[in-house]
Amino acid sequence: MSRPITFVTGNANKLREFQAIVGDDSILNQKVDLEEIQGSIDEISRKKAKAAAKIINGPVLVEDTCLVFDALSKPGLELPGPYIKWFIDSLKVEGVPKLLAGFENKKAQSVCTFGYCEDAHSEPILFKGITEGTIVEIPRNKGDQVFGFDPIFLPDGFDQTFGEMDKSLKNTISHRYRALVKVKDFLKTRK
Ligand SMILES: O=c1nc[nH]c2c1ncn2[C@H]1C[C@H](O)[C@@H](COP(=O)(O)OP(=O)(O)OP(=O)(O)O)O1
Ligand SMILES: [Mg+2]
Repeated sequence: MSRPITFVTGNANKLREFQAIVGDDSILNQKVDLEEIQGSIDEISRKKAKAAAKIINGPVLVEDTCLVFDALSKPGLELPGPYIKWFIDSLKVEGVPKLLAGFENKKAQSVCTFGYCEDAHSEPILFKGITEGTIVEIPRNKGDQVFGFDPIFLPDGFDQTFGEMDKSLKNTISHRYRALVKVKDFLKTRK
């Protein structure tokens, strides 16, 4: 039997979606606000996974979610990208679409990167999931439980934002779902 894995996140919404998608109750959870160095999307996830493995002293999963606006990005420089958390913090979600006010191109990608790390001395393994969409000018959400940028992200092929659609639908098309398909395959090989 391999050592149990701990999913380390300070975000209760992430944990809820993780559990709904993975449905594996052998995976533990610990709420730790990890120090997040900045850098490229992959670099952040690698460092986050190593930091978590050091604290937990055992196998960990961490996750980092980025929101990339085509109009603001170029290859290797994704914006707001990993900084989306701080833009939401500062502008509130309704202020974020204003970043694109001067641009016709409203295309965006939600990018989820899981990092698995066996222990503080191992190289982390990354699993990525991307959902393509556009940013709507006015937030649209069902109810008053708001998760991050869900109210402004309209996934391609749908007429509801992530915030409007049923969680059960979001969890079959989201960045997190797509990354977790790869994580689940990996976990099968580990058992
Ligand atoms: O499915 C999502 N739908 C909408 N918004 C989302 C989603 N997933 C993360 N988010 C938000 C939360 C945070 O404002 C930022 C990611 O920042 P990020 O560092 O990955 O998350 P966090 O600091 O809240 O939790 P953690 O302790 O796992 O780092 O995007
Ligand atoms: Mg974080």
